[in-house]
Amino acid sequence: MKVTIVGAGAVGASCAEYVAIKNFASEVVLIDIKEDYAEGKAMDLMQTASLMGFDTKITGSTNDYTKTANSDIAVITSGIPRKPGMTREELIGINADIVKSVASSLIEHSPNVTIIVVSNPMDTMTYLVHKTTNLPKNRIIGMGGALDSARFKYRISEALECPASDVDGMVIGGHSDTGMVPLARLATRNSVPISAFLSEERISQITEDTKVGGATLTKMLGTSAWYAPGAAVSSLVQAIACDQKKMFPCSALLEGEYGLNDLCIGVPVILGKDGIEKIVEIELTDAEKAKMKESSEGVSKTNGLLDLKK
Ligand SMILES: NC(=O)C1=CN([C@@H]2O[C@H](COP(=O)(O)OP(=O)(O)OC[C@H]3O[C@@H](n4cnc5c(N)ncnc54)[C@H](O)[C@@H]3O)[C@@H](O)[C@H]2O)C=CC1
Ligand SMILES: O=C([O-])CC(=O)C(=O)O
Repeated sequence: MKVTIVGAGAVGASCAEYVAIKNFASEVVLIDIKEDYAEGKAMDLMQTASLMGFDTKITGSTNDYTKTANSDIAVITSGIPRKPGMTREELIGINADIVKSVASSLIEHSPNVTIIVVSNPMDTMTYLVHKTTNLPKNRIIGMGGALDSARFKYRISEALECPASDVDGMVIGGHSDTGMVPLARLATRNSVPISAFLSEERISQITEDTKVGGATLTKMLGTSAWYAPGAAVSSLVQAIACDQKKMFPCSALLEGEYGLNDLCIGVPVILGKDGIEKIVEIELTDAEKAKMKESSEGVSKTNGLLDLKK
């Protein structure tokens, strides 16, 4: 199982580290445009192998896509992250060109690859990869909901003063400060709805904190987060590589599901060896449907800024 990660920056390297530590991939190739950067990150990570006990071989390359040939899975984290005060949508101008050219180089050398898009604005970058390549739609997946759901569970566990592993919950919708739809109604602690333990006000606070999870960390760190993003991507990579048939909210191209068309947005999907093997349609309340519609309008507006004729 060969995994390529484009962008050896904070998220790319964190993802490489978690993939290696989980020890399911034979090879991880890191690629970056900065001279020697990916090679350096790969060497540093390989020097943890004997300490952490993994056998995955990590190599780095400065923009040489022949090194990525025949990758099974590729992760795109190349591009710029936001700074405090910015929205993810503001990154579109620089990141769209980078994501488009990276996707094309990846597919040239790995025609059967499954691509996981991470660069922001992620739903729009995922849509861009759909529109500018001819990979089948199940092989293009946007990562956002897995991270947002992990943050949602963290906030719930904080409120309940319990381990996050006691908590289940999911965030669907666009991966943006205003577009996320945390499904508080369905969140549980060991199958018990969180409303049995928490007031409506506290749940609403959790929902708001979850939506601005990325912005909160960007303000604290001066750039956006990388540990949870890297871990979330590594979970998607593992689900595909190990054919786990696990359900994650991912940005998927919708063709009528949830009443939406011609956009990528976070919905529950089953991930296995064929990428997105199924889009799971769950029954939403009218209020949740309205939030999902509003979120989709935001994503479509950002998609409208793409120049797809270039
Ligand atoms: N979808 C999500 O949930 C998340 C998305 N992100 C996004 O991921 C992206 C990366 O974030 P970080 O790793 O923190 O940024 P970073 O700046 O640490 O790393 C980005 C790397 O991409 C490289 N790069 C730029 N153009 C390239 C090209 N054409 N080919 C190969 N490499 C190229 C840069 O040299 C840099 O090393 C950002 O757009 C950020 O907003 C970050 C966290 C979560
Ligand atoms: O907040 C950002 O810009 C990066 C990101 O998508 C996240 O951490 O959720």
